[in-house]
This record gives sequence, structure tokens and C-alpha cells, in this order.
Amino acid sequence: VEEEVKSSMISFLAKLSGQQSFSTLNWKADSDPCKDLWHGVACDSRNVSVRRIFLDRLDLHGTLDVAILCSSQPLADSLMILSLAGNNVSGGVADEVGNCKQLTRLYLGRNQLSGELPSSLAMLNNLKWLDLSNNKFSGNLPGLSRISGLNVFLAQNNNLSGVIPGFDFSNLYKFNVSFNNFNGRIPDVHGRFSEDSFLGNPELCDQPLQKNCPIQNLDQKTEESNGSKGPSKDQILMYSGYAVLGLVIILFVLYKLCTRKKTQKAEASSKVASSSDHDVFEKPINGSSSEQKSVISRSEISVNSESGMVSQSLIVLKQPVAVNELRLEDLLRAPAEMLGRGKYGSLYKVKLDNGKTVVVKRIKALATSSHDFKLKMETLGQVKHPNVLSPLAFYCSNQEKLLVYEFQENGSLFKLLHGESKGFDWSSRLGIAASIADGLAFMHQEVGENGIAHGNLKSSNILLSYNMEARISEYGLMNMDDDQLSLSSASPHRPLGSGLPNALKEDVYGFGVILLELLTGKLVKNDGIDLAEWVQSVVREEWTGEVFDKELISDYASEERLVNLLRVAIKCVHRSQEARPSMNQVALMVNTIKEEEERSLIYDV
Ligand SMILES: Nc1ncnc2c1ncn2[C@@H]1O[C@H](COP(=O)(O)OP(=O)(O)OP(=O)(O)O)[C@@H](O)[C@H]1O
Repeated sequence: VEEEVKSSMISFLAKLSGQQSFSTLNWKADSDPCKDLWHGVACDSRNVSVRRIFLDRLDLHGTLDVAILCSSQPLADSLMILSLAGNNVSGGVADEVGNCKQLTRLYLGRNQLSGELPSSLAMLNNLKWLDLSNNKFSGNLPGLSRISGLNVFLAQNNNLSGVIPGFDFSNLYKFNVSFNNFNGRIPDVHGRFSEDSFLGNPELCDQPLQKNCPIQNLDQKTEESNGSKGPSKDQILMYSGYAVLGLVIILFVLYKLCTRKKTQKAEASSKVASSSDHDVFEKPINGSSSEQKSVISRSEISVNSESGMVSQSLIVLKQPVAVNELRLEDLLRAPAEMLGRGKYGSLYKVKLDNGKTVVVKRIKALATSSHDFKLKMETLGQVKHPNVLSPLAFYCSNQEKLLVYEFQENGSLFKLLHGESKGFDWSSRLGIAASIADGLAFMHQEVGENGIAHGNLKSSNILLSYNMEARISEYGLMNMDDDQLSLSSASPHRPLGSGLPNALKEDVYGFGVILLELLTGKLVKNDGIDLAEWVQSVVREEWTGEVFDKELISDYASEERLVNLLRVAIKCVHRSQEARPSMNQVALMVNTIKEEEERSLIYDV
């Protein structure tokens, strides 16, 4: 390591701690930070440049002088992680932090830091994780909207004020500015964060806080955008005149519309009375009359004659605000969009009158009787695991079976891995793997006598909620008569002569494949090559390093933990069902790796 880097680091620590820490931390001027293992320092594989400095929870009482580190060009060009979390460090963040362009993680939480945050923070294009929480920072937050790869932003419990600037929320999965003095309208967080992220700021308003912005706030906005101090009396009179005229026109149009609708309704009900079709949801008929066309353009699923009689038969299993007192007519009336046709039937996204969005699965003909279907759905409705998406409601008649689910804003794991978005980092992948494993282990063990198998586990059935929590969807759709059939599509390796395939062990196989997708970033079937087969052949040839997703390598994911997770995946996709671990064992192994990762980020390197 260059002398300049070494002396910058020593001066940095001197300010942070005073001389006494040097010997305990082994930071000695006549030694090398990389080769002589300075405490908390991690270097590149050639031991020539410093990549990470972790000085967490060392009871450091001095001042932060980030300018010393970031003014040394070679250090600024190599430093990726700086962590001082959980000390008693005071001082502020200097402008020079903007020179440390390689920083991906900056952990300053739980200190006594104060002053304004420099606008140069916005220059840190590579930042993924910024933790400023539990300090005494004040003033405005700099605009960080250019940092598109930011995954985590934590600034809770400070004295920050002003309006919350725009962020690029597309990759953010943790965001917290609670308990500050922010004011004004909350930017559109696209439903990703709940009110917990904003609480404790008395002057903040709008969603997701249950607090409307005062009119005056809106006026201010218009004034600001007009650049004037406000309308004159004449202008007010003129605008009120326009408003009254507008209102009269709107009322007239509404009156006309209502009278027309009434006539149409009367016509429609006379047609319906003569209909003999008994499906509840029907595919749009290629329109002939203009009336049919208008129904189709509102919704891909349309109502027919039976809707009136079945209104009480929609069984609501959970009672969140979204489906409170939901009736079948509401579902049928609402605009819907087809999301896809899966193994078990078609899926529609439905926007309810109350503004909430749900997803309706119209199940293809099932061999299961209505009675068994009801029983199964009611059991599933009782399942309360945060990582399993259980139905909100269902409808069941001899002709039709519908399931209603909460809409998951962030799509599927499949899309996240193989779609266009970038920056799906290692700790997020590990977190998602652990959540799926927990959900599956719970279902395999705790529900019913022998547990409930999923039967169709794959990355498109792992959905991500508004705050990027993983939820296993389509649970329990594998019906009893269908078990054999659905199993035939799971693992390509049927156990030879070993009796009935065990559906739970097939889920373990499915989970192993998801782990492989997370580790390699590759599709399950790529040019006809099976992912599990490919990984096993590469590992047999001892080219293990080749299998990992390049994005993970450049994220400096620990090779040891990558390999450990790969080992778990390979156990799960073992040819023999008996040799595969139980989901409970798998969950334990994955969680151990996740905990090691979390510890490494905080304590050691
Ligand atoms: N509750 C939901 N919220 C948001 N998106 C969903 C929801 N359920 C499913 N999806 C997404 O809608 C798309 C279509 O789903 P569908 O279940 O019809 O097919 P699939 O999952 O691809 O196939 P299969 O039924 O065989 O599992 C998928 O991309 C899926 O990830």
C-alpha cells in the first residue's frame, strides 16, 4: 500500500480516537494495512489497495474527518466501504466525501455527528447503502435522485428539515426519514414504503401518512410555480366566474349521462334474462354491438347473468382495508387487465372502486370438489406467515373457482433477476433466499398433519411486496388429484423405484433451483441446458468460481458465503429425494449464511 494512503489512514484514526487505539487496532506506521492485517481493513486480492474500512462499535470518541481519507487520490479511488457505525464520533461530513467515488456503502449511523450534509454526497454514483441514522444532522437533505442504484437510505432520528427531495425509488428497498423535522408533501414513493418511514415529522403530509396536505400548501405550490405572490381580486372574480360556468356544464353532462345509462341498463337486463350462460367470469366476446364493446374496454373480465345471485358467496378470508366488505359484483364491475395465463388458469389485475388493486385468479377446471376446495382455501386463509401470500377471498361454484390475492407492487423474482433492472445486490439476494426458505419451512411443518407442499415453486411465483419482502404465491393450488401430474414437471429426476414422490422434497428441489438462479443470474432453461445440471457439471470440474453472477463478483460478495450457499443449493437439487435435506434444515443453513453476512458487515472483514 502506498505511503500516502498509509499516512492518511493514520491521521484519520488519530482524529477519530486519539493515540490510544493504535496499538489495540494494530494500525502501526511501520507496518502495512493490507499485509500486516490492520484491524477493520480489507484489501483487494493483490493486497495493494484498501477496499473497506470497518471501525464499528469501538467506542471511538473523536471527530470524523472524512476529508483526510477522500483527499488521498489512491485511497479515494479504491475505498468501497466505510463504516463507523455505533461509536460516539462527533463532527460533520466534509465536502470532500464527494471524491470517494467508489463508495458503495457508507455507514455513519448511531454517532454524534452534526451539521449540514454536503451536496457532494450526490456525486457518489455507486452508493447502494447510506446510513446516517441516529445522529444530529441538521439542514436540508441534498438531492440524491441521480444515485439510481441506491438500495438503502436511512436518516431517521436526526434534526433534518426542509422538504424531502426527490429520490430514484426504483431500486430502493429500505427508506427511512422518520423522526426529523421535514415538512411539506412526501414525494411519490410508488407505494413502496409505509408510514413508518415518515412518522415523527409533524409538518409532513400526503401518502403514505394518513394526513392530507393543507390547501394552503397547494396554493403555495401554485404560487411558487407561477412565480407570483398571488392572484389579484379581479383574477379571483374572473376565475370564480369560470368555475361556476364549468360546474353548470358538468352538471348538465352528468344529467344527460345518467338518463342514457338508465335506458341502457333496462335494455341490458332484458337481454340478460334470456341468457343461458352460467360462467361468472367470461372472456370478452369479439364485440358485435356497441354495448358489448363498452363493457370490454372497461374490463377484460365481464359480468353475466349469475352475478346477482352469487353476491353473498364470495368468501372473504382476511379483512384488510383493501377487501373490507368486498362483494363479487365489485370484482366483476371493476376494470381488469389480464396479467397472464399460468398453469392453473388466467390471472387478472383488478382495480377496485376504493382505489385498491387486487389480483384475481380464475382457476381452470379442477378435479377437486367444491367442498375440498373450500376446505383447502379456508385452511390456507388461516396461514399467517409474512412470506406466504395467502388468499384474501375466494369464490367457488360448480362452474367457477376464483381466488383473490393482494397485488404485489414489485413484480416477481423472475423479473427482478432476468428483467432490465440492475443492481440486485448480494445481501438483498441472500435476504430473499432466507425469507423464501422460512416461508416454505413453516408451510412444510406447521400447517396440517404433514404440511402443505407448494408443488409449483419457481422464481415467477416469488413475488415482491411494496417494501421488497418476498412472498410465495400460488400456495396450495396443487390439488390432491393433480399431485402426480404437477410433480412430473418439478424435478426432472424421478426417484427410481422408491415409491411415491414426496411433494415436500420436490419443493426442496424447486427452492434449490431458485437459489441457483440467485447465485448465477441465469435462466432455469437456457438454450435447452438445465441450470441444475450445468452448475453441477461446472462444480465437478472444479471451476466453481465460473458459476457466479458477475454482478455479485463486482459487488464484492464474500466468496466463502457464495460457495456455502451454492453447497446448500446443490444439496437441494440432489437426484435422490431422500438425500435432499428437509426445508427446515435448508432454512437453518440459509439463515446461518445470512447472519454471517450481516455480522461481517458490522464487525469483521
Ligand atoms: N398477486 C400478484 N401481484 C402481482 N403480480 C402477480 C401476482 N400473482 C402473479 N403475478 C404475476 O403475474 C404473472 C402471471 O402469473 P400466472 O400465475 O398467471 O403465471 P405464472 O406464475 O407465470 O405461471 P404458473 O401459474 O404456472 O405459476 C406472473 O409474472 C406473476 O409473477
